[in-house]
Amino acid sequence: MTGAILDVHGATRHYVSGDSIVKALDGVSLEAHGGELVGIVGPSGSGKSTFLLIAGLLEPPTAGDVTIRGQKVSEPGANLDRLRDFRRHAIGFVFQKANLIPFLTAGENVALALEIDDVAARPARAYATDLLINLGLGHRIDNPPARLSGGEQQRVAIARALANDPPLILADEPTAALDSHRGRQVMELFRQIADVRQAAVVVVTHDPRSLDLFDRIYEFADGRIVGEERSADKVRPEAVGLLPQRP
Ligand SMILES: Nc1ncnc2c1ncn2[C@@H]1O[C@H](COP(=O)(O)OP(=O)(O)OP(=O)(O)O)[C@@H](O)[C@H]1O
Repeated sequence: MTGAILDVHGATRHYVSGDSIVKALDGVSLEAHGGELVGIVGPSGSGKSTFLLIAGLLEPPTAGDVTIRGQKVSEPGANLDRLRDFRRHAIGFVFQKANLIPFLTAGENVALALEIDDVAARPARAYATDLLINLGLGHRIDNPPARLSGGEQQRVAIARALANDPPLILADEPTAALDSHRGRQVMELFRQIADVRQAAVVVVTHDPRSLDLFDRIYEFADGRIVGEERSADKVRPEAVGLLPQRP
C-alpha cells in the first residue's frame, strides 16, 4: 500500500484496429495523493483520455492495474459494472462539456447527484445550495443551464462531481470550451478542491496558462510518460470558504 489515493501501475491499453494494434497506453505508472493537483499534458492521440478511462474505472487495462485508497480495483478482465457504487463514491468526473440536465435548475442538477445516492430531497437541495454558494454561484441556483455562461455551467458540473465527496476527481480538458479568464477560474477551483478537501485531482489539459497551479505535470507521448515536472513554488489562490461536507 502506497498511501496514494490513486495508484495506477503499468497501465496499458491496446486496441485492435483492422490488422494493426494501436497502443493507446503503453505501461503508464502514476500516483496521486490527497491534496495534490496533478496535470497531464501531451499531443492529440498521446493516450491522455485513455489514461483517465482506466484510472476512472470506466475501462479495464489490457495490462497493469489500478489501486484506489489501497484497494486494487481494476486489472485486465476486471468486471467494472460491479464497481458502479464504488465508482460513484470514490470518483468525481468532469468533462470538457458540462453536460447538465437542461430542464433542471443548477441547484436541482447538483441535488440529483445526492438523491441518486439515497439522500432525501430536502437535505440534498440544502447541500446543493451551500455548495453552489461556496463556488460563487449563489445567484444561479434557480436558473436552468441555458441561462448560465459556459464557465458557470462548468462550475455547476464541478459542484455535481463534488456532491458525493469523492476522494478522487478526474477531469478531461475541463477548460477547453472556456475563454482564458473563465478557464483560469475553473483551474483555480480545482487547486482549491485539492487544498481544502484534500482530494487527489487529476486534470488533462491543453491549456498552458494554468500550469503554475499544479503540483506535478506529466507529459504523455505515444501512450507513455515522457516527462515529469514538479513545481516547488506553485501558485495557491486564496482558498474559498470551507466547502461544506455532504449530508
Ligand atoms: N476505442 C478505440 N479504438 C481504437 N483506437 C482507439 C480507441 N480509443 C483511442 N484510440 C486510439 O488511441 C490513441 C490514444 O487516444 P486518446 O484519446 O487516449 O488520446 P488523447 O491524448 O486523449 O488525445 P486528444 O488530446 O485528441 O483527446 C489514439 O491513437 C486513438 O486513436
